[in-house]
Amino acid sequence: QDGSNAPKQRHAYQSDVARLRKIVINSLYSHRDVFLRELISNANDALEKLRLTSLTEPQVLSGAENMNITIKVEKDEQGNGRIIIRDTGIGMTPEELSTNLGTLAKSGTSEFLSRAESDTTGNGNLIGAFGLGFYSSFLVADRVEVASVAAKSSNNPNPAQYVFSSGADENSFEIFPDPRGNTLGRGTEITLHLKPDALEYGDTNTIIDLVNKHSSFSTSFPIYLYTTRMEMVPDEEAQTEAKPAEEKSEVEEAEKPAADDDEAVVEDAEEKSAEEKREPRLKPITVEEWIQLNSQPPIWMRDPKAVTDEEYETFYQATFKDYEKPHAWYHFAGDSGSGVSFRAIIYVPSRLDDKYWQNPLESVTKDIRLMVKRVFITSDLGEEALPKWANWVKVVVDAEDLPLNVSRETLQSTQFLKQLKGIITKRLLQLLSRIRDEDPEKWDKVQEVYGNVFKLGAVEDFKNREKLASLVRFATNQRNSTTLDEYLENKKKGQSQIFYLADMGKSPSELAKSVFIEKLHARGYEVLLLGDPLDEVFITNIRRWKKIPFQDVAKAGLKFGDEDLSPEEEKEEQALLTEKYKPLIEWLRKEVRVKGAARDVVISNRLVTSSCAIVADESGYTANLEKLISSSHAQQNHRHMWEFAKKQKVLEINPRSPLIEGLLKRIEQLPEDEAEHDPEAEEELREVATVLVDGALVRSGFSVTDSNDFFTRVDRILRRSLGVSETAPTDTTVKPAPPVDPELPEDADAPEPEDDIVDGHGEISWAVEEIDEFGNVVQDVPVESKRHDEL
Ligand SMILES: Nc1ncnc2c1ncn2[C@@H]1O[C@H](COP(=O)(O)OP(=O)(O)OP(=O)(O)O)[C@@H](O)[C@H]1O
Repeated sequence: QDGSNAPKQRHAYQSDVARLRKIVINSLYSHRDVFLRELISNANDALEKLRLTSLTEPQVLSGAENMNITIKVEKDEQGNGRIIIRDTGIGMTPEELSTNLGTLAKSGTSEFLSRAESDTTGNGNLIGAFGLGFYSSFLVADRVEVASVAAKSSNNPNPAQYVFSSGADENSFEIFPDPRGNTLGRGTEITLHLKPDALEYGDTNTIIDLVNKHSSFSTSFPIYLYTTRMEMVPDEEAQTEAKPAEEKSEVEEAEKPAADDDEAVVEDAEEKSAEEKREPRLKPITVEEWIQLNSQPPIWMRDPKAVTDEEYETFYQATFKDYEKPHAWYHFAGDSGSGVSFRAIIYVPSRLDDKYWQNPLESVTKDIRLMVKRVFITSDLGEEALPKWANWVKVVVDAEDLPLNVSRETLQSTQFLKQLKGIITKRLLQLLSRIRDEDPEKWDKVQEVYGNVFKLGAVEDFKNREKLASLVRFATNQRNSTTLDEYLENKKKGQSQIFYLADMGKSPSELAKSVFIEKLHARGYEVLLLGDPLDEVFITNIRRWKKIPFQDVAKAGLKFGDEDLSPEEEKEEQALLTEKYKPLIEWLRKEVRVKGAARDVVISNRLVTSSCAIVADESGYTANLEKLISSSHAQQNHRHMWEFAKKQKVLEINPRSPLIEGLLKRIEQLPEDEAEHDPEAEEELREVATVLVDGALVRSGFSVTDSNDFFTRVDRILRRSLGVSETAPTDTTVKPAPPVDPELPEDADAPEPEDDIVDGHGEISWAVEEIDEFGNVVQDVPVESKRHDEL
């Protein structure tokens, strides 16, 4: 086809493309190398697409014989350099050239671009992580031409070759039929006209280095580079001229096709060596050759011992387009139960996708790259390809014996795929336990990212619960982190419970100060300190570890296991103490029931220094669960349960606390005779008791129902202890506002003074004077910062 006369169509770039190109050109100067990797990666994608399409539409393969990527560098007499990168992939129609290269389809692009535009670090990390793709060409080229022929298909039986052309400084691009006609057969050819300061990329050695560094793993299709080199060969003409006449005929003889019999050949060879001794004249010639740059077998086919860490890392980064290095990997070969042999590498990325915790149990798995005999088939293995908790793992797997033309539908029903799920999960768990046992430093890093994933996994994945739970770590009152197994190794003689304390959002050091672990800590018992909302969910699902039940130390039922007294004796002692404290217990019981703070009052066995605590019954909610539930919809749906469980609390009093003993004395001193009652003194006592109970609530992690009322009571008690009159009023008079005045100030129409104009967040800030209690001006405080202080 001759399209040389067809009009060129000029299109404006979509505005985001223009922005992206500008950022790329301005901020990535020192990362220019990336252009080649990006273009090779696009070429690989196009070839993979072609291969995949050919499984159902074989005619797409016509047009060009091989599937490969070729690179050629050229220099003209004026010193201008060009790089030409060609692939025989799926190609693009003129419409595709325009949409694919003239618009950005990525979601969140605009927001991302704004961030990148204000990124002043200059190291290009942000933009690098985004994936520049095709636009990175403009880092080294001031003009880029993309010629492309789409693969032949039933929809497009006669594809034509079109060109996309754009300059680095232009805000538009042109699309036109290639005046050369269909030179490609199929695929895409990108010509980069190198900028004068990027001519070094026009050197084959630079290209070889770049491909080795960034792209040797990015494709399983061969990458060829066109090379030329000088070679010295015998100068036949010169030799012919110099040779004596009789020798010349001998040479002619030797150049004849060899005779069939062996003798002739021997003779021939002898003649040649005689000639060589005469030191022939040499002349330089240019040898042109296509050399393959990625001739090594793919990394997963190699012996793991022969692959360096760096190779594993680069392979990962190139394959999964992650700018960060992975935390760990596992390279193995195996046979599936159904007799398919395969090789695989499993990678643990160094971070979780931002979206993971938004919907952690979504079952999308898009990073298992399945290949059959080195050929990429798909990375979409359907919904249940991995257990949900593990949907972040990145895997390449290459099967030997699957039929090459498996479609996605048939693939999902193959036995192999079902087995693959089990195989990957098992190996991943092996890899994780190995890091746990052998590399504490790396394990810390893995825990930072995946600690909560393991808890979630143990809850969700029943089959692997044991293994996942064995990966989980918690802080305790004795050490920063311990696994459940380590906890059991450290348990005391007779201890038959795993102690834990949970309070959402609290740090381990805060939890360690809780009243609930006073005694345990003082006696040297280890208590798991759980501050993450998932922790308690994990524990309540697991229930026991190695048959030992978990015990919430904020709940009834705690046992040390080394009690000096037998259960009967203990009961007896408890009964004696209860008898001794009976007046106080009964008096308090009335108080707490009236206030709804607790269901009962009992003598405590768990307190050492604190006077009292509120403990949840076995059927009640701990402070932590109460918080969790009150902030969720569960409360609405199970209102009665919630009300019931909320009330299942017990006030425990410490019989050894002087405060409790003092209170007992005061109660005992109350006159029995109605007539002698002193209502004022009793009210005072009641107030002390309520403050004590409310304090216990707060100390135990619950909240008081009416904090204002609580502080009014505290206030009264403080006054009493200071000897200040309880009734003396605080002067609460304030200066009233002036009378209503709808009149506008005189200069209301005048323009606003600059200073009063809204700041960047849309809030007005101005200066106010803050006056201390003696009436002195403290300093000028803008209203905004004052508001924060109040918070
Ligand atoms: N060599 C090629 N052959 C066929 N299509 C291509 C080729 N190069 C680019 N394209 C098309 O142009 C689109 C845009 O390419 P670009 O490199 O900008 O982004 P991407 O490859 O989609 O994403 P990224 O490179 O950031 O991962 C591609 O999605 C693809 O459809």
